[in-house]
Amino acid sequence: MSEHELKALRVRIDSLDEKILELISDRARCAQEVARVKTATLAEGEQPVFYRPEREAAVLKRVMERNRGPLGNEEMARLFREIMSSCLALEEPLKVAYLGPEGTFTQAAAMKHFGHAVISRPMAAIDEVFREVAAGAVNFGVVPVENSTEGAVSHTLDSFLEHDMVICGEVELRIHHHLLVGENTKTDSITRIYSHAQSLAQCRKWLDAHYPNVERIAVSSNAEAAKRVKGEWNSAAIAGEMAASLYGLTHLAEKIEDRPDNATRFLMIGNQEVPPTGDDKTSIIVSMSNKPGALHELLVPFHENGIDLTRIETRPSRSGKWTYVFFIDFVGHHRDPLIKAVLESIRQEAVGLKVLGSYPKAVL
Ligand SMILES: O=C(O)C(=O)C[C@]1(C(=O)O)C=C[C@@H](O)C=C1
Repeated sequence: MSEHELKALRVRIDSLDEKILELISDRARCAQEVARVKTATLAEGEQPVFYRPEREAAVLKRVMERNRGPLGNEEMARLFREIMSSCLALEEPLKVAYLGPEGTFTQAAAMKHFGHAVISRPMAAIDEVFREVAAGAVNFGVVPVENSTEGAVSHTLDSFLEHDMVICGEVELRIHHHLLVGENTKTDSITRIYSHAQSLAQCRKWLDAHYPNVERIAVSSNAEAAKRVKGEWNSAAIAGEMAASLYGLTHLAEKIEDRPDNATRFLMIGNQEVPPTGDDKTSIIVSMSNKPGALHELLVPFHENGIDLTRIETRPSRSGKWTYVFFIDFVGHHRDPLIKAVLESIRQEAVGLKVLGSYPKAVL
């Protein structure tokens, strides 16, 4: 390519950037107007609701449907995710608590869902995220709920039994683990590998093959593992990209998870009910009396009405020995007439039924 051609293309890019800049600013001004309208039309004592997950899902879907490339749909939606995040911050900066410390996959999930223009607060434990939301110190919380290799995150499920929370969104994240070391690490003298217990489990076979005699030490998070390794010469950490760059670690081995499709699902929790979008999921907790056929009885209404169950998990109820509660996710919104009828028939048979929330299926 000649210098002349390159120069001409850059002139074109500059002119396009000017237009994009103007359009983004127009959009941001529109969001400010939206905020004004939302505030002006309130009834006495009503609080404005600035964050609208159902609208955000619709905006992102529309972008993906209309995209003609060359950028991929996910990439384009990611860019619009950030524009919308900044527009919302003009209306009201959202406060979001997540399972920290900084650099965890949960932080990455929070950014994927809300974008980067939020005030984010790392919490030391899942229960603290729930408590922070319940206390009104933040608008939303982000917690992991299930991993495709290791199954349910029981701390999260148990916290739902103790707190009244509304689930208002979900996000799925592909989880890639790397073996990381600090600049002072003697890579042939590694005697310890730190990581969260779930991550050690997700890399079990790789560790058996490559570091069979090295001690595996479970710590509170992958980011904590990365932090420890920074100051030691004989240890390594298993953690993700965010933790690696946050603590300036180098990759000794990449993508060491045993299953290439390793993914974790996260939930957004808050106090806000989300209206139907036509492509929603609902999460409920049900307790049944401890008698033969109880689970069958619970599942029949779903089957008879052709409702797609996406997950079912059992946990001890914590209110009696050998009694259980079922966490069930299914496709549909609790305001849909069919779902309403199904929930009503379950309510007749169940000891307890709690709708944790209906929310748009993950778009990104
Ligand atoms: O449509 C709205 O209600 C808005 O507030 C605008 C907007 C946007 O930027 O598109 C911003 C925040 C909401 O969460 C949803 C959408």
